[in-house]
Amino acid sequence: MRLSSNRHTWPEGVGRTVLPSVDSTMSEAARVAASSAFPQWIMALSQTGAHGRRGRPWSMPEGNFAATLLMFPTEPPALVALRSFVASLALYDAFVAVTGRADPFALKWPNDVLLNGGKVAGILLERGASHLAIGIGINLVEVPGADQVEAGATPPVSLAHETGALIAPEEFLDHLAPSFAYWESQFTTYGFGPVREAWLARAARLGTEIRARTMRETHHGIFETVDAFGNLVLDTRAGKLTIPAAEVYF
Ligand SMILES: O=C(O)CCCC[C@@H]1SC[C@@H]2NC(=O)N[C@@H]21
Repeated sequence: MRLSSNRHTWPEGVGRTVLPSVDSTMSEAARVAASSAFPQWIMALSQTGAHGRRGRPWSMPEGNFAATLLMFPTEPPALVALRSFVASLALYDAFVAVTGRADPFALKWPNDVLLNGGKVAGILLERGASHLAIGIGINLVEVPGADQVEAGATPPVSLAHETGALIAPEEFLDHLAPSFAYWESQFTTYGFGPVREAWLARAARLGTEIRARTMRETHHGIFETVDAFGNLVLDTRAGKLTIPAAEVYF
């Protein structure tokens, strides 16, 4: 089995739209989904009302990457949610292809990509009645201002600043879409197993002490693994904890 994708051809049957400006590519995906049933990447060069996870605003300085993959998966909801791992691996491979380096990149549970320990990309999954929207924001050239970053959050970094790589968003999408198609085919053919293994091989802070903040409490423990359902498994003083959703702090 290949462990990473290196193809560079746009996936067959997947559409591509590049908008000069939009409120949010997530909102655009929801609008498009009402009258369409085929997968497509919706990219915007500027967003006026972008949002991140937990409804947080997502700032998008010019030159950064913003796109949403609109797709129509048919699996049960719990499996659909595992697409965040597919997207993380696709991002990782695209970064490696663009920079020629794997060592500075790592994946942070549940769905961020780190570069030299800082957050370079975030992923947001939203589901509609029949569609899944996978939103991806990447700090290609700029980072959000300090006032936009939550206290204690992983500090944002940009690809350009950390690696010197300068790439236009449209060109990055030409790497990302084939990478996503590769990991998507692994997922739909073999299930979560190979995706989980590949994700764990690239995981940040595996085996080390981390903090996971859920809606109700904060848990401290050793990041033991991600289970077969995508949950974070923490080894705490009180025993093993399986956490489906949380913010992780290092
Ligand atoms: O880390 C996060 O909180 C996820 C950030 C996701 C941001 C992207 S940018 C493209 C798409 N459009 C949005 O409004 N949000 C996502």
